[in-house]
Amino acid sequence: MIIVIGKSGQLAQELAALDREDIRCLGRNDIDITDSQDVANKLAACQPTAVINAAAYTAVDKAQSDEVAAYKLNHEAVAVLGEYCAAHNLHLVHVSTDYVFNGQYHRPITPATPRTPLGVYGASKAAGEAALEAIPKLSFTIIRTAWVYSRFGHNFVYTMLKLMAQKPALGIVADQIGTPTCAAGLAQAAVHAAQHRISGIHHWTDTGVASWFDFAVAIQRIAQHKGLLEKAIPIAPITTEDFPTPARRPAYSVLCKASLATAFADIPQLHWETRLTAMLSDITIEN
Ligand SMILES: NC(=O)C1=CN([C@@H]2O[C@H](COP(=O)(O)OP(=O)(O)OC[C@H]3O[C@@H](n4cnc5c(N)ncnc54)[C@H](OP(=O)(O)O)[C@@H]3O)[C@@H](O)[C@H]2O)C=CC1
Ligand SMILES: Cc1cn([C@H]2C[C@H](O)[C@@H](COP(=O)(O)OP(=O)(O)O[C@H]3O[C@@H](C)C(=O)[C@@H](O)[C@H]3O)O2)c(=O)[nH]c1=O
Repeated sequence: MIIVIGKSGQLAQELAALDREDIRCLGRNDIDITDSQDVANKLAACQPTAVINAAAYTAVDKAQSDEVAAYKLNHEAVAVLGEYCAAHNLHLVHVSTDYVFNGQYHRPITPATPRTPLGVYGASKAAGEAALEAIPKLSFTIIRTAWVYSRFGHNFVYTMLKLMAQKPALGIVADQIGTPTCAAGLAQAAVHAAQHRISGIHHWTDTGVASWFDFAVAIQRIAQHKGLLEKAIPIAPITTEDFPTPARRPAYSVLCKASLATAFADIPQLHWETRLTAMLSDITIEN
């Protein structure tokens, strides 16, 4: 049995949608991962072989003024899960982010690159990674991913579809570069890591590179083609300075996926636009 921590999130719902008998998702009403006694009680009752942590504080801007809550979930709770898994020889798959890096790179970032977060969300996720690395005898995979969207939950794709239906025009930052990643593929990678007890830090994103502007343009083009949008609106490429946000975001956070060729060879790696097309084929928009 693989226990997934998180239930209503994008990744957790994609894991549930795999419809496997050996996966069970626990939401915050089922388990309090900030409480080591509750973790011990609830996980002992499930007798898992592995745990996938799909829960996180993911509100990047809100985290800037909600630091305690971000660290509680992204750092302290991760350490609690790690300690329990180490004590019971369970493999822990933990998911982390490209926002642990400051974006000052010019080529895909390798897993061993030192963590240099810019904001509270990235720093709290970096602290969670470091906590796992410090636990003796813990069998763990850290899967760093980026720019995640899914047919489930809240994400950039749904935000864009909503704005494109409501606004006469949009400006989207074109100087932040990364890789959009569908949670459906990430879910497959997480299960693979859990089953095979893949060790260390690995980078999983879909393939290819885009700016948020490129991503938005593709969303509009494909969504209009699929009949999800009635008309196309003008989308202008803007700079980070043109769109001020509480949290700074990395300018370049393309992740190097070289380690996937051996550790995750069985899991299909698809271009982000292929995955986006599949996701947009799978959804309907309610007006
Ligand atoms: N979204 C993105 O763009 C990216 C995400 N990631 C990482 O991927 C992982 C999955 O992200 P994603 O699926 O998008 O996350 P979501 O924001 O969609 O979901 C977050 C999950 O965290 C759980 N959660 C939130 N607060 C609490 C709490 N106080 N106690 C317990 N559980 C809580 C929710 O649980 P519940 O079901 O109980 O409501 C929910 O399932 C995270 O580790 C994230 O950092 C990495 C890169 C990009
Ligand atoms: C809505 C909007 C956003 N933007 C910009 C702001 C920002 O630079 C970029 C993306 O905005 P978002 O706030 O949706 O994305 P953000 O929350 O920064 O996404 C991140 O989430 C966390 C959880 C991660 O781990 C990261 O990998 C990444 O996916 O788009 C515009 O330029 N115009 C707009 O109209």
